[in-house]
Amino acid sequence: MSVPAEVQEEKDQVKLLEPSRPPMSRTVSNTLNPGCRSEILLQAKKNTVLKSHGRPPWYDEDGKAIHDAFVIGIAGGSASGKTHVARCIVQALGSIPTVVILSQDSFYKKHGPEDLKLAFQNRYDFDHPDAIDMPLFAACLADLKAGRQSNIPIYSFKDHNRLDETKYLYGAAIIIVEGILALHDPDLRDLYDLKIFVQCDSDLMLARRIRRDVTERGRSVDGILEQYLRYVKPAYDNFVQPTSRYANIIVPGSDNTVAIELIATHVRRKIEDRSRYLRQHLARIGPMDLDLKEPVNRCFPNLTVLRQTPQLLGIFTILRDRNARRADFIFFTDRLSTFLSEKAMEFLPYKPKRVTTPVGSTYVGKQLAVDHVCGVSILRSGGPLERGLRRVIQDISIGSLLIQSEDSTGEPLLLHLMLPTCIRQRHLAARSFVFLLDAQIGTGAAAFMAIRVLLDHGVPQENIIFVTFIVAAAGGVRVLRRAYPGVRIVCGALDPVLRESWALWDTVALGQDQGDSEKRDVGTGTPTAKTREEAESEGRKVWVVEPGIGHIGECL
Ligand SMILES: Nc1ncnc2c1ncn2[C@@H]1O[C@H](COP(=O)(O)OP(=O)(O)O)[C@@H](O)[C@H]1O
Ligand SMILES: Nc1ccn([C@@H]2O[C@H](COP(=O)(O)O)[C@@H](O)[C@H]2O)c(=O)n1
Repeated sequence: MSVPAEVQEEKDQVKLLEPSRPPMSRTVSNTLNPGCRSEILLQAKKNTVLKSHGRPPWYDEDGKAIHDAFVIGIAGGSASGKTHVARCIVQALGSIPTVVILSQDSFYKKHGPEDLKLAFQNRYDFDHPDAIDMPLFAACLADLKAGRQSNIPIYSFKDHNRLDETKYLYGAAIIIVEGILALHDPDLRDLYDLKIFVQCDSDLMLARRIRRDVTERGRSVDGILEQYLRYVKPAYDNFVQPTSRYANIIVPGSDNTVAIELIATHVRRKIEDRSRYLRQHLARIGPMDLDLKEPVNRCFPNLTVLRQTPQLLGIFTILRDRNARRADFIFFTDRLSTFLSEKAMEFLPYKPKRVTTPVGSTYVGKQLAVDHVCGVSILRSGGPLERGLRRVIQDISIGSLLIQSEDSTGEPLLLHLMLPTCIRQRHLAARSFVFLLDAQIGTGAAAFMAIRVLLDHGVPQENIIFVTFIVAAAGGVRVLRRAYPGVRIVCGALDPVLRESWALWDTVALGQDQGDSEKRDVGTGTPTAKTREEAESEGRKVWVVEPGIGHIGECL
């Protein structure tokens, strides 16, 4: 699917795609530069993850990240058109993986009262390299390039200062860095895969700056000119222009459509080469290529299956019954999710605690010894497990990941991500325990991706407890074990079979096939009237766990 890049503004979430919604971008013709006929996205802002068709796997079969993000550095004078070039590149890329435009402005140093006073009098030099916190800039970029999250500062031009809050960024496959001094610092330069300098006429830059600073940055014309003559122009000559020698490409500050097209073609080719390589890697493993000789619970010491008591078997009998009443199904998934959460709690660390009882004696018991604990639900089928977790840990914060398989390749795609604060902040993530919730582990592809996301954020493997109703013993759980031996899995039952099947498109949702429940249920085992060829041509591949339980979503 081709969706134009579009900015997401949600504070606490990174939305990679809204699959069912048409693109909302408003576009405007570029009247200032008729040479650049591409339309720019009005909503495109800096320092936000841009919308895409979803993020395909960025790791190999061992769970190791295969590629860093592709980083483009764009330098040039103030108002030369750096941001414009960055946006045009995003636009020209068309259907792209996730992209972020990271601005140098975010990394202006935090100012004290003295500096602020000077800034408001236009007597603070914002164009000198010392005004930028280069080590922080390079550290944030290095994190993003390596696929880790970063919380970058937010800068206000009106206040001349950093705001207290930060912006959480994660998951960009392409990062475009822009700033007057983007090519100045050697540590930054080392991180770029492509370096661009936007060369623009000084008069044009000044004219653009006056107009922009008056309308967008709350400045007066006199103030702008004073600042320009005192700092901006000298700094351009001394620090900015000289960095053009590091650039791989010099792009004109106007009439730059051709240059942008050439850059976009280059980047597209690089990204395509990478995804081909990745697919070849991942194609080497599939659920059917696994060594099934050894029983899974013997080869997976971290897999805990609930004791198969008559009570538990009774619950499963209801959940496995295709004629189960909806109300019973909900009630018993709820009970099962509570059992599973109780079991999972046993794997958290506890420390001794001494209390005095009502009759005055001393009791040495236990208390939880964790700094942070949270849940992350793999949407949508992890939802039923949330209730059990909330019952066991009051007020637990539960985030979500939306992972769906791409129809044409069957590859999982990360579409949406909303993680609790303790995971978004790296220093907290390292001390957090996470209950990862999904209804079943079939091929393990969604679990694999979700675990990778948590590891990218710095959650240690040993602190991840995957809680699920059923695990396909013949499925991808073995791949999980090989890639992430430290992750613990707690499940209600091991089901022996994992079978390939074909699910039809959402014909019912489209209103074309009302009442045809057989076709709808292919993914969960109900027979279909379609032949395999028909289903293949109209539907998408799914993996069915057998004997399985009721409607817990299709398995990935
Ligand atoms: N190629 C271009 N054609 C027409 N206008 C442009 C072009 N590049 C930039 N501008 C305009 O100049 C102003 C400053 O551009 P911007 O990209 O924000 O500069 P920078 O990021 O280098 O400070 C904006 O109003 C933008 O629309
Ligand atoms: N408080 C500030 C901070 C920076 N500036 C000016 O911004 C220019 C860089 O931003 P561009 O988008 O133009 O690249 C730089 O020249 C600073 O003078 C400012 O005016 N106030």
